[in-house]
Amino acid sequence: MASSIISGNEIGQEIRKSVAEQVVQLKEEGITPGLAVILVGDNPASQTYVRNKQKSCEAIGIFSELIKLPAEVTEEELLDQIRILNNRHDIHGILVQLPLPKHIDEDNVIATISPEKDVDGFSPVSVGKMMLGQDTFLPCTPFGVMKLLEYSGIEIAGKHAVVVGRSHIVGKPMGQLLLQKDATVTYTHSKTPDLPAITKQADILIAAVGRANFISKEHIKPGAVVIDVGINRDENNKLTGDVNFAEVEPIASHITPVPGGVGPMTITMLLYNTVQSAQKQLSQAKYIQNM
Ligand SMILES: Nc1nc(=O)c2c([nH]1)NC[C@@H]1CN(c3ccc(C(=O)N[C@@H](CCC(=O)O)C(=O)O)cc3)C=[N+]21
Repeated sequence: MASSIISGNEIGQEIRKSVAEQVVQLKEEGITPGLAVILVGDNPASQTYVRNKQKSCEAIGIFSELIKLPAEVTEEELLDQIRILNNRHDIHGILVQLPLPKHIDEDNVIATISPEKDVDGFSPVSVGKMMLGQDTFLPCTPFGVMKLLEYSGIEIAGKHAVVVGRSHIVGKPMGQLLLQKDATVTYTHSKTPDLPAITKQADILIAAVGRANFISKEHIKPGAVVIDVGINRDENNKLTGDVNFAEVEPIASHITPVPGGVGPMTITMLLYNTVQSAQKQLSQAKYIQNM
């Protein structure tokens, strides 16, 4: 069974087109969506990601501002920067690039971002609302995976989805979003005994482990949909996913590549959330005007 390759580049482009149209409309109403990205220290991988995000913003007319802070910045100084951005009317989204240096408490930082501007969907308020199925910013990577499934016409209701990995950013919210679409969800992780016995039952397998080529053909039921969230760099700085693509591709029904799969969707949904945030601000302003 030759599988169909799900292109995050193509689906991402299609979504970005409609987001770009929304940006044009907002500008006609006098609002330019704005995203602030805070980068602490000079981790080369983080710098690349941040540059990617900024280029993607520019390409569709979103204003983006990069705030670079030295690795030695104190937590209180970082929190002050976030508070300033919380109060700025030209900034609709705030993203603090993770990971942060060890002396800074990530939980404190994330909780300081105003939920109205939390376009990463990482704050406790956003996570709580997501769990309850309420209107909120959804975390970009799992949100992007849901869009990949939707645009590829993959049915979710009644399917067995197995999530490998339980991070706050990917695994946990991924399972929740699939559950909301009526999948039967199983979470697995590093302490799960006999992982292949469980992943072999998956109609939809989400690999979010963080180990290159960890998922091989003995983990896969023939005909499964395989979504690779992994972004691992080998010694030559080459990007590889969590799935052994060459082995798994022939037996899966659909599979995402790395690069060109989930990664571009993460950025797409960040743009989407930022524009949503600007739209919400505009409709609130109109509401107040009409009071
Ligand atoms: N607050 C915060 N929010 C994030 O969303 C966040 C973060 N911190 N820290 C780091 C991770 C990682 N991440 C990626 C986004 C896009 C690609 C991406 O576009 N990847 C391309 C390839 C890029 C390349 O070649 O390097 C692809 O897979 O095709 C990858 C990784 C967002 N993250």
